[in-house]
Amino acid sequence: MATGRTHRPATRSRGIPEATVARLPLYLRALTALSERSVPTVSSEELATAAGVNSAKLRKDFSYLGSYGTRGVGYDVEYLVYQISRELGLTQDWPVAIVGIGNLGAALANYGGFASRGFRVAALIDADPAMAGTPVAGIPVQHTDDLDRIISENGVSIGVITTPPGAAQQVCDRLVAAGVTSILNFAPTVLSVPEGVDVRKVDLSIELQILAFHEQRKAGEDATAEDEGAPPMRATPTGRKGPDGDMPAVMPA
Ligand SMILES: NC(=O)c1ccc[n+]([C@@H]2O[C@H](COP(=O)([O-])OP(=O)(O)OC[C@H]3O[C@@H](n4cnc5c(N)ncnc54)[C@H](O)[C@@H]3O)[C@@H](O)[C@H]2O)c1
Repeated sequence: MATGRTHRPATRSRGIPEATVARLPLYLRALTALSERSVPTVSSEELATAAGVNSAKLRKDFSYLGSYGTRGVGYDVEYLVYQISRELGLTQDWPVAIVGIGNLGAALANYGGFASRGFRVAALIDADPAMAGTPVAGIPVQHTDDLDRIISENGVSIGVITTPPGAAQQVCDRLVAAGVTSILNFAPTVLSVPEGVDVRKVDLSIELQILAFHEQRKAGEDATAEDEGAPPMRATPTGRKGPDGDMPAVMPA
């Protein structure tokens, strides 16, 4: 559910549509799994299935990268991993600061999957003076009083907000003033940011609400089918909606 602005046009300057950009991480995840199994090449159909994307869409997406594969052979897995990583800016290290080191902030700090994808947790920041100096995931928590210095010293351009909603806008403003230009917001609030700042919002409760909607609909279909004596309609694996059609877990703010 897009509830804010990302201040980015639907098509980026290099001509790759945002919808394609949103699918690149899905391809990368599937390709990384193939690479770990030392699979050298993959067909568009196999990769599309692994990524949960329609294969025609995949071929179109890869055409924006200038990658067309080889007929009868498919795509070179290692080269595609490199191409997509480069396109997403993952061939460089991105220092990330997490602000609000409670349940969620600490869980994210402890998550090993960021570093392996090029996102290094460089700083943990919290307003609670009692937390200052306490290590979380081996990184000492620093106080918000020092936010400006922490951001600039660590060259942080991506900030993660895991504070209570009431504090999120103020934290966002301070991060932006300190030089942060991309924000991942977990707090259930809509953030206002100046031009040139990207905000993505993660809200698992919205995902659950969407699932609840589908559950309710399925229950309704079952009841109707039973009334009519017909077998209930169920989504088949091939007909299942994937990232092409469903709301992503991370969405524009
Ligand atoms: N997006 C999701 O799916 C999802 C899931 C769970 C929680 N949340 C949200 O994440 C946020 C954190 O949840 P939690 O359970 O970790 O809360 P929590 O109370 O455990 O932690 C919040 C932390 O933020 C700190 N804090 C408060 N004001 C601050 C400020 N101005 N600057 C810096 N730090 C500040 C507190 O000291 C505390 O350590 C909440 O907004 C919650 O609604 C989102």
